Amino acid sequence: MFELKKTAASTKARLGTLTTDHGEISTPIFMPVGTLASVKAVKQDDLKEKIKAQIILGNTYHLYLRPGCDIMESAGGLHSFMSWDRPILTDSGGYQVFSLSDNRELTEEGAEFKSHLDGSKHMFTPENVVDIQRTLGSDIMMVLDECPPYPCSYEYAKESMELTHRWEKRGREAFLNTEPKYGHKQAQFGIVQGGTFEDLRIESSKRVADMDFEGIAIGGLSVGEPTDLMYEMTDLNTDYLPENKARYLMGVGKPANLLHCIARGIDMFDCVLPTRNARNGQIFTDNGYINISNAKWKNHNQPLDPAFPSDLCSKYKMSYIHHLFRNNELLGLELASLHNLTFYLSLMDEVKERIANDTFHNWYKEKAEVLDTKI
Ligand SMILES: Nc1nc2c(CCNCC3CCCC3)c3[nH]c(NCCc4ccccc4)nc3cc2c(=O)[nH]1
Repeated sequence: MFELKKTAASTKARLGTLTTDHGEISTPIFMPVGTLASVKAVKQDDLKEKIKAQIILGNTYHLYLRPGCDIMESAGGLHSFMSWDRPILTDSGGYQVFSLSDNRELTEEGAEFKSHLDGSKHMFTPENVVDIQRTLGSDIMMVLDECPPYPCSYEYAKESMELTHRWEKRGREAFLNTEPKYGHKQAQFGIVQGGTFEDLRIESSKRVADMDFEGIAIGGLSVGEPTDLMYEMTDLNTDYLPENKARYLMGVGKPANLLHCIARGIDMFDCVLPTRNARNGQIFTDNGYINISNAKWKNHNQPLDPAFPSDLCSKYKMSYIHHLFRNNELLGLELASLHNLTFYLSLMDEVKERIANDTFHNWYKEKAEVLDTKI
């Protein structure tokens, strides 16, 4: 599944390759989020040709509720349903139950919840989320886990982590006792929890590493904790995770966060930031980020960065993009979403080059500072 190609000289940054039946993924990688089987405002062809996305994310919680498993199955799974023939990773839905459904209950059996769409009652269990993801046909599926809130007490974090570990055992059993439905192999990633408590994080890393998943995700972070604490927990977790398994830091993050977490041994990231923030005008550039709706761009009759390979940057004046956003024109959303994802993926390309030629360690901290600057 994962082959480690190189570990950098003076950081824990790595180059690797994930192999799936829908193609190879070179890491470090950022994975665009396509919650409802669509990366919002971006066409599949542009994802492939312009952004060169190697893998995208789908969402078990949403797709299970609508259009539902029957339609997904009759469509031949998510790849066929959305005409995307490259890798797809789906989250298990546990996190979404807690972030979307305002009426849910955790039991040993699983997570009971009411649909945020029509209030109907449902339950995710470690076993049925495997079945749902078999039906979706994702190349990489996640186990059902609980992502504790931040802050939370040590006791809560410990209880929650132990429940997640019990669920992961059940989930792994269910995975090993079932087969793919559409002929292509599927992998299952475990998830490390433990809140922001060092001893729990170490214990969870060891427990999940022993369950022999195809890859390991670090969960429970990017939930409101201070950035330094997120970096500290990430650094700690990767010290206890096996080198030969891919590490996926869930829900991260800003461009600066990606650089710092790559230096701490992370291979895979996902975040709604580039697409969600694009829709309200936040544009990421090599020299920091701007908000194109800001009045200062109203008659700025220059392109943002003619050298950057996105239409937003090279083809249009900033005054025009500003105008599109001021009038809520759909073209603005499309251009900004496509640009931000192009930016994230090209940042990952530069990271790979620099890990390969050993210039990553002298570059990433300063670069992260610049990327975090509002222009
Ligand atoms: N199973 C699981 N998923 C988590 C997720 C969801 C990751 N994206 C899933 C995709 C699948 C489809 C949808 C998303 C997380 N996302 C975040 N932070 C996002 C914070 C954020 C929110 C909004 C904007 C920017 C940052 N922390 C997360 C922790 C966990 C976790 O422990 N377990």
